[in-house]
Amino acid sequence: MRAVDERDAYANLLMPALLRERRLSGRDAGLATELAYGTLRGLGTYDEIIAACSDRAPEQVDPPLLDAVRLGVHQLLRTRVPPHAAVGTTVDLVRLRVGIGASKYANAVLRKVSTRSLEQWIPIVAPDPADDPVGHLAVAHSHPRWIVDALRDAVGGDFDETAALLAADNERPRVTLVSRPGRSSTEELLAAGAEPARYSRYAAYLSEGDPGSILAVAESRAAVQDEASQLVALALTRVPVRGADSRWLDLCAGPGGKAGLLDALASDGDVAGLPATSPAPAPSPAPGAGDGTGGDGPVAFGGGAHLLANELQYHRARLVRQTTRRAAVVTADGTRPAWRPGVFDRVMLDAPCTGLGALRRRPEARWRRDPRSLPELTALQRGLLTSALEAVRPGGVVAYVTCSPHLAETVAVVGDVLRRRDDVEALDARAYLPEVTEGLGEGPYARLWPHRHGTDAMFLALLRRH
Ligand SMILES: C[S@@+](CC[C@H](N)C(=O)[O-])C[C@H]1O[C@@H](n2cnc3c(N)ncnc32)[C@H](O)[C@@H]1O
Repeated sequence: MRAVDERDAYANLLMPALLRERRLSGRDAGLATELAYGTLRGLGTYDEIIAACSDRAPEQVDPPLLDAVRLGVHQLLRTRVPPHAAVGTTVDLVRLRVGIGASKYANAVLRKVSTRSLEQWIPIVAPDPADDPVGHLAVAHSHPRWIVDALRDAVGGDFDETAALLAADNERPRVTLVSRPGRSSTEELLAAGAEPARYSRYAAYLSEGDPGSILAVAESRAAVQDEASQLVALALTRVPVRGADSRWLDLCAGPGGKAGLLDALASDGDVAGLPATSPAPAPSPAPGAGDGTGGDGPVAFGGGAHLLANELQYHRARLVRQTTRRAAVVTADGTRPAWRPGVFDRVMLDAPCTGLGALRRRPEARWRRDPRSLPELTALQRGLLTSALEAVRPGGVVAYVTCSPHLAETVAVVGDVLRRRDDVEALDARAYLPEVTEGLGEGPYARLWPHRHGTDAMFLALLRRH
């Protein structure tokens, strides 16, 4: 927590290294992770409670002391750690790391906090929902107000659904694995102790243990990957395209999650195939669309394509090299293409975004994101989408994906770019996710959600160039 505060460390990158250094594993590692991540996620709520139990505002408290008290509050209000242990260990920690005077302050604050449950504190410290519903949700679910606003807009304005989404952001996400087609199989992951997944035929859930101890993961034949990321990559490969289908591009590939799956699908094909039933909304028929049936419905790709994976940053491009086997990996600015226009049959644009759909995965991210970065980001997203549409050949398809549901980064970007051209059609993306039978939205775009699907929030537009 100090590293996150002092040097902008990413908790999810730092924690595994710290656990190794301190030789913590199994349940101890699980507890340490839960304490750090849970405290970082919850500190918006905790600081209001600390303010109510202290004669000093949190901003006036020495940061190491404040972090320790937050850790104590988290244990008291959200874990089953007995209150005397939560207070005692926190006070000891403060005495050791900050000083005796500070430990007295920690003791006094935590004793007051421990007099009520979290449910009892919320009405005391959060604004009245009748006067300020957004402010209430922000404090009750520990999110900055601008994110509550953005997420509320993204779910269509409903406060109950916004609350469910915010609550899902505070849950620990389960570990989801992907078996890369032709390299491993879900059977192999299940035999290693994982459980069958809800949607993706390449996914399996790992409820406990270190994913790295699974042989297929250690050998990069499988990997950790959220199910939504798997599904959007699969959806792109399922749109029938007329004629040749051998050149695929991943425009923003680093660190290589989707590229790893696309590379395997490109070469070996969608070996698991489509689910038997296809209850998703029927796409409009397009005669001669090239799937052999004369329709435009989802098809399982047969293999034999080749992926070009592009990434702006060299060190991230190197990571893409580790997740792919056959793909060519290049380092280039996607808005200044290093390839000829109109040559690709399928293009994945997983655009740089605010990441508001993956907040549960990056505990401190919600406090670091700045809404002032949006205009710059959305301009880049527009530029990259224009570039993706230039890169695809007529008849080919582009997937525009963000792990953010923010309207400015999703419908507004796609809408703006489409308004300027008459050669691009938005397909009903839901039709290419037949395994997800509900909750994808009104179309033509598809949206996955933590509170509905148990995945990261992900936006998918499938765009056919004519
Ligand atoms: C959302 S991430 C992609 C995640 C990746 N598809 C995956 O599944 O692992 C966006 C990536 O775009 C890269 N990027 C940012 N600006 C870019 C540009 N102008 N051209 C190409 N890549 C860019 C970032 O460095 C980042 O790695």
